Amino acid sequence: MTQAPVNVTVTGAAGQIGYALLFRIASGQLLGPDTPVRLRLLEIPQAVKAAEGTALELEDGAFPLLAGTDIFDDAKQAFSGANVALLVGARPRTKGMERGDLLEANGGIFKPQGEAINAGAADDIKVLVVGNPANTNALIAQAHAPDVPADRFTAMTRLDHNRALAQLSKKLGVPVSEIKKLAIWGNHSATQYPDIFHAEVAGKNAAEAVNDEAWLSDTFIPTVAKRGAAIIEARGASSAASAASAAIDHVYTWVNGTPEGDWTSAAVVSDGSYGVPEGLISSFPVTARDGKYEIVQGLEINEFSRTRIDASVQELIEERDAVKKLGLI
Ligand SMILES: NC(=O)c1ccc[n+]([C@@H]2O[C@H](COP(=O)([O-])OP(=O)(O)OC[C@H]3O[C@@H](n4cnc5c(N)ncnc54)[C@H](O)[C@@H]3O)[C@@H](O)[C@H]2O)c1
Ligand SMILES: O=C(O)C[C@H](O)C(=O)O
Repeated sequence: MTQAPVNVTVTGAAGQIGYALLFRIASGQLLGPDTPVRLRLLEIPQAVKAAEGTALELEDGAFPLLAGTDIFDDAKQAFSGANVALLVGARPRTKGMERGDLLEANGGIFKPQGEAINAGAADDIKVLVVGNPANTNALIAQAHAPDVPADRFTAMTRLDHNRALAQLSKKLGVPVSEIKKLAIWGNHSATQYPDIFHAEVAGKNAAEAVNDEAWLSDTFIPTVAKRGAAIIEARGASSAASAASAAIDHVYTWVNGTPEGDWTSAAVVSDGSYGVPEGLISSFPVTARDGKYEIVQGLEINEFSRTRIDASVQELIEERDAVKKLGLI
């Protein structure tokens, strides 16, 4: 190890995604093969023992890049000195819970975590929120970290992006590596809009290559947008390994950049681009350069896309207004 370890804080570390994520971070896939990491795991007190079990297994992995694992049940300690924070732990919706109850319960998690990041994270902190409702949880955390630049708070739509790549690859019979410039817009929810109008497949426009608007509206968009629910239905639990993989992709790209001639998708703080109200954390096509995500500018948005982007952004506005009413932002 030639450099000091990067502190990576992971919340919900004893959960399903945590179990799939931690070993990949320890093996160097989050930040690259030359960057040592120190894991700082945050769990609720009842799950600390399970997190300790995972820490024993991490030790048994003898990962050359893993400088150590510490476990906390206190957010202030867990985020102290954090360079990267993966906010995975969240309150899932349970039977009889209204949307407002869910937002309120998550406010109780993401408000103190935002405060803890504000109080003690490293100056270069990068935050990815995975726990649902991810965009609005990120907004809550960001609102309570006034000293941290707002653009350091992001939410995950990379899983949706990867799902869209996979569906398009199957439809056109081309490897995913040949598909560029796909985009997910809006909320990480069933209203999200996977957009292929600017995508390129082996250098050709993807929408033209598909040439099937019925497939686009009746198969592709709903398959991608409802994939989370399909996985819950099939495995009796929400996606975990694919979600962990997307979280790795999101942070790796943020730190190491997007390849020339391509972009990816991430929910980032809107600067008002494409009519998305400033300050909302919404998914956009983004590039990453020098450790910063930037919204791709100047894309022409056709009527088909406009309606769908607006619908998803409207849902984000409603979530923002609901948490405002609850006094969470
Ligand atoms: N954005 C996405 O694409 C995406 C994809 C899949 C899942 N998710 C979401 O990710 C979240 C985690 O999923 P999972 O399958 O790992 O759930 P899980 O229930 O298996 O694990 C969640 C863990 O979070 C912990 N936790 C709860 N409150 C906490 C707190 N205040 N501090 C620290 N830890 C806390 C729990 O003890 C639990 O161990 C869920 O909200 C899920 O809906 C998001
Ligand atoms: O947990 C969920 O509701 C679904 C999850 O966000 C997913 O996209 O797989």
